[in-house]
Amino acid sequence: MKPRVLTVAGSDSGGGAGIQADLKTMLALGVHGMSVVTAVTAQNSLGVQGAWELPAEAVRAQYRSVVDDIGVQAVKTGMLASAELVETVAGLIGGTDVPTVVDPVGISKHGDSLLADSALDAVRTKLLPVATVATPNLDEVAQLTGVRVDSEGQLREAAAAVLSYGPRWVLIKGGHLPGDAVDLLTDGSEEHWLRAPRHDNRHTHGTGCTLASAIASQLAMGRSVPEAVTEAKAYVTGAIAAGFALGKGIGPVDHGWALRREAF
Ligand SMILES: Nc1ncnc2c1ncn2[C@@H]1O[C@H](COP(=O)(O)OP(=O)(O)O)[C@@H](O)[C@H]1O
Ligand SMILES: Cc1ncc(COP(=O)(O)OP(=O)(O)O)c(N)n1
Repeated sequence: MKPRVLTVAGSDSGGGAGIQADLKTMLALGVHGMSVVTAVTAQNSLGVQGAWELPAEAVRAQYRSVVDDIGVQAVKTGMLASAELVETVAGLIGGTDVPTVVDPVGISKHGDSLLADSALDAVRTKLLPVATVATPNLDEVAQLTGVRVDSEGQLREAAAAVLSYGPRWVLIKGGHLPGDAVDLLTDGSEEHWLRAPRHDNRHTHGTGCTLASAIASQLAMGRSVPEAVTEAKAYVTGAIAAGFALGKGIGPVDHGWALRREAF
C-alpha cells in the first residue's frame, strides 16, 4: 500500500509554504498526503496579511478522522499558532506510534509571527519531547534555546541545546548562514553534516516546510532518519534551484522539479 503521511500545519493561501507545500512535496515523493489544518493565513510573496487559528476541537476531529480510518506511517507538524494547539497536537502525536517530524515554525521569512510567544514553553516541554526529528532554523533555535548561531562551528552547541528538550534527533538548518547550505543532523552520539551548494535564488519561500515534509515522506517509506534526511536535503536543494518568481516578492520553491525530471 502507498505510504500515508499526515501534515498538521497552517494553510498558506499563496501556495508556497504550510499545508500546500507539504502536500505538493508528498505528491512529488510518491506518498499519499493528508492534512490537519491548524490555522488559515492570508499570505503571498510579500508576507502574511492575516492569520486565524482553528478551535482545538476542529484539530482533534481532523486528526482522529484521518488516523482512525486511513492510518498514517509518518506525521509532520508545522505552524501550530498557540499554546492550546501545541498542547493538543503534542497529546495526539504522543498517542500515535509513528515517526514524527516537528518543524517548530515560529516566524516566516518575512518576519511575521506564526506562533504566539506564550506557546514557546509548550513547544519546549510538550512538543519537542514527542518528536522523532526536530527541524528548527536558526531563528527558531534562538527563540527556543537562547543560543545564537552565526557560524557553522556553533551548530553543535545549538543541536545540544535543542536535544536537551527530548527529541530523538535534531536537524539544525544552517540555511540562513552565508556560504554553503550546511545542516547538522545528530542524536547526540552520531553526527551527519549535510552540505549543499548555496543557490543564489531569492525565490525560497517554503524551504523549511518542504524539507520537513520530505523527511516525513522518506520516513514513511521506511528509511532510517539519516537516510531520510539525506534524501530530503537533495529534494529541497533541487526545489530551491528551481524556485521561481511569483507576485512582487519572494516566490516559492518548485515542488514539481523532480517529477518533471523523472517524466521525461
Ligand atoms: N539558497 C539556498 N541554497 C541551497 N540550500 C538552501 C538555501 N537556503 C536554504 N537552504 C536549505 O534549505 C533547507 C531549509 O532551511 P532554511 O531555509 O534555513 O529553513 P526555514 O525555511 O525554516 O527558514 C536547509 O536544508 C537549508 O540548508
Ligand atoms: C502557513 C505557514 N506555515 C509555515 C510557514 C513558514 O514556512 P517556511 O518553510 O519556514 O518558509 P518561509 O516562511 O521561511 O519562506 C509559512 N510561511 N506559512
